[in-house]
Amino acid sequence: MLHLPTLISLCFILNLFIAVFFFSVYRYKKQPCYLFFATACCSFITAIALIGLRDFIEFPLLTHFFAYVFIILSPLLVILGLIPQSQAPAIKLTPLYYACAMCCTLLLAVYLIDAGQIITSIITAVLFSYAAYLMIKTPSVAVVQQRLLVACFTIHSVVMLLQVVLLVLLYSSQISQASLAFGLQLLLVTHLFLTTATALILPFIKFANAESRLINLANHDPLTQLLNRRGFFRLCKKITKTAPLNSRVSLIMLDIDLFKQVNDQYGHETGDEAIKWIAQHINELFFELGVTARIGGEEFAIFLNQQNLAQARLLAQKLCSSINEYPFYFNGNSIALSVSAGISSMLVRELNMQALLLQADKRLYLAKETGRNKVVTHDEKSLLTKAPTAII
Ligand SMILES: Nc1nc2c(ncn2[C@@H]2O[C@H](COP(=O)(O)OP(=O)(O)OP(=O)(O)O)[C@@H](O)[C@H]2O)c(=O)[nH]1
Repeated sequence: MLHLPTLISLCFILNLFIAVFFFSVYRYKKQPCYLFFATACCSFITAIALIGLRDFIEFPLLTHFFAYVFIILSPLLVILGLIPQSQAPAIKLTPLYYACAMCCTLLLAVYLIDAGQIITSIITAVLFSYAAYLMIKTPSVAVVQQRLLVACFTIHSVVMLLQVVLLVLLYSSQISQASLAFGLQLLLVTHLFLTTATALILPFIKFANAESRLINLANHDPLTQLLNRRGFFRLCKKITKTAPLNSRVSLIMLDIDLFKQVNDQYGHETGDEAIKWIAQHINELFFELGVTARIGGEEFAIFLNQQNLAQARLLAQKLCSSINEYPFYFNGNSIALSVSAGISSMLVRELNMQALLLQADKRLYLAKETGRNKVVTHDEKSLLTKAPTAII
C-alpha cells in the first residue's frame, strides 16, 4: 500500500506551490477568482495540517472542528471563483453564506462524535456536485481540460458519498474497522489526488480562456462584431492553404456611399448604427458563404472561397438590392443608404492577397467615380453603364 504520510506531504507541498502561484497571478491580474482559488488551496492544506496534528496534540476543537471547516471551505471557495464565469442561473450568495454558517454551527455541535466527519463529507459532496454543474455551464475553449475538471468534481462528489457510506458502516459497527481500513485509505488517496489535479487543471482553463478572449478582441471589430483587417487576412490565409489549387477565390470590397453626409446630417451615433445595420445585411447574406470583415471606417470586405467572379457578382448585387430595398430607421429618421462594390477574383494557384485586394479596391474606386450604388468587376471605365447597381 502507498505510504500515506509521504503522499500527504507531497499533496501538501504541491498545493502550497499552486496557492503561491494563484496568489502571484492575483497580484498581477487583480481578478478575484485567482484569490478564491489560492485561498481554496490554502484552506485544503490547512485542513491537512490540522488533521496531521491529531497525532500530536489533544485539542479537538482545532484538529477536528476547524479541520472540518477548512475541508468544507476549500470547494466553497472554488465555487465562488467559478460563479462569475459560469452561465448558470445566478444564485444569491447571502443564502449560501447562511447555509454555511448553519453547517458550521451543526458541526460545532457534533464534531466530537463520529457524525462530524459524516456531515463534512455530505456537505463537500454537495459542493463538488455544484462545482461540476458550474463547470459544465462555463464556456471554455479548453474543452478537454474542462471535461477533465467536470470529471474531477463529479468523481470527488461520488468519493465523498462513498466515504459517508463506509463511515456509517464503520460507526454502526456492522463491519470491522480492519476490513474498512483499505477502502477508507483508498478514498483518502483519491481525495488527495483529485484536489491536487483540480488545482493543476484550473489555471490551465483560465489561461486558455483569457488567451482566446484576447485573440478574439485582436481579430474582431468591436462595433459590428465582424472580423477586423487583421482577423480577416489571417482567416483568408488559413482557408486558401487548404483550397484546391485549381479553384477560384473572389474578394468583394464594399463601401457605404456618401457616408460623411449621414454623419454630418444625423450625427456620429446614427452613423455608427448605420454601419451596424450594413454589417447585419452582410452577415445575413454571407454568414455561411464567405469570410466577412469591416476593414476600415465604412469599408467592408467579403472573401468567397471557391466562387468565381460571376458568382461573387451575383451575391454582391443581391446584397446591394437588400440594402436598397428598405431605408435604415434610427431615432425617428429614415435614411436611404446604398453601397458600392468592387470585385476581384483569382485562381488559388496564382493567389496573391495583396494583388487581389488592390484590384478589388481599384474597382470599388471606379464604382464610386462612376456614380456609386453599383458593383464593378472590371477595370475599364469605358465598360461601365450608367444604370445604378450596374453589373459589368
Ligand atoms: N459614425 C462613424 N463614422 C465613421 C466611422 N469610420 C469612418 N467614419 C466616417 O465615414 C466618413 C467617410 O467619408 P468619405 O471617405 O469622405 O466618404 P463618403 O462620404 O462615404 O463618400 P464616398 O465614399 O465617396 O461615397 C467620414 O466622415 C468618417 O468620419 C465610424 O466608425 N463611425
